[in-house]
Amino acid sequence: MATGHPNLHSFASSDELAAQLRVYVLRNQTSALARHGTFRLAVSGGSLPTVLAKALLATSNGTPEDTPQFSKWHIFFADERAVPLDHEDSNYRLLNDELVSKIPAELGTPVIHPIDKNHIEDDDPQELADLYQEDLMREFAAKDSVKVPAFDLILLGCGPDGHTCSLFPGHALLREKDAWVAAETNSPKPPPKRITLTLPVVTHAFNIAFVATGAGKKDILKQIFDLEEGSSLPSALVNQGAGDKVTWFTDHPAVDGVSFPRRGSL
Ligand SMILES: O=C1O[C@H](COP(=O)(O)O)[C@@H](O)[C@H](O)[C@H]1O
Repeated sequence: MATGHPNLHSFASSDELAAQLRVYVLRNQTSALARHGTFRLAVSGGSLPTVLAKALLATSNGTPEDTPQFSKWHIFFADERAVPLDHEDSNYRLLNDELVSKIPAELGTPVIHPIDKNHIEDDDPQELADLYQEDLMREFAAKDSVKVPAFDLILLGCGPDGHTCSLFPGHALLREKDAWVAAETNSPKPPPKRITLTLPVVTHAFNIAFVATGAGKKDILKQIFDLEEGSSLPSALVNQGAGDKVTWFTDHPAVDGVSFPRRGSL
């Protein structure tokens, strides 16, 4: 059961947002390393990898709290498109191009867990979802005997229709209770075949952050934070399911008209 309300922050510039996202991610790194010696996070595609790269590739002030220890990171995908990893629609490729390939050698190399279509023979996203669930079971269940994996952090985007991961408004996948990873075969946003973490996995994470910027997100953020109107939108369901474990990183144009943003730092 969720407690508290999500935290909604709005920043005056992309530089400020990136600086605060860095503080937030590295705070989560510190807690995760203290808990179990690794930092297990899941990331989305879309606009997120570019912002994340800006946050994490900035120069460190040299303190342990401000230094990404990438060799202890396990990076998973919140969702993926059923395309080869080198395809222009691949979230893996996007993250690699924006962030992973640019990490300086002295900061170490993260372990990446791709949702890898190259390992299946036909075009069946369910097979891909099953394979990824097995990967998660190896990583989480074997070590921690858990029924639902607890990522240390999940970084999400929010589409202009309120979708997050590849969980779209009104789709049956929003009611999935058992599977950790699911297949979407009819996404309203191309490409149609996708793989996604399910809501119970997303809301079970230690912490969850959304990054949503620009005036194009303003109408949907108004709905998401207006509980009556937006209550069944996928991003709103994350808010409802995870409460104060959720932090939104937005800019001023995205929250114009939203009633309770906190300005500035965390
Ligand atoms: O299709 C997708 O879109 C969402 C939102 O993208 P954004 O560009 O509006 O931030 C993204 O979070 C998801 O990973 C991706 O597959």
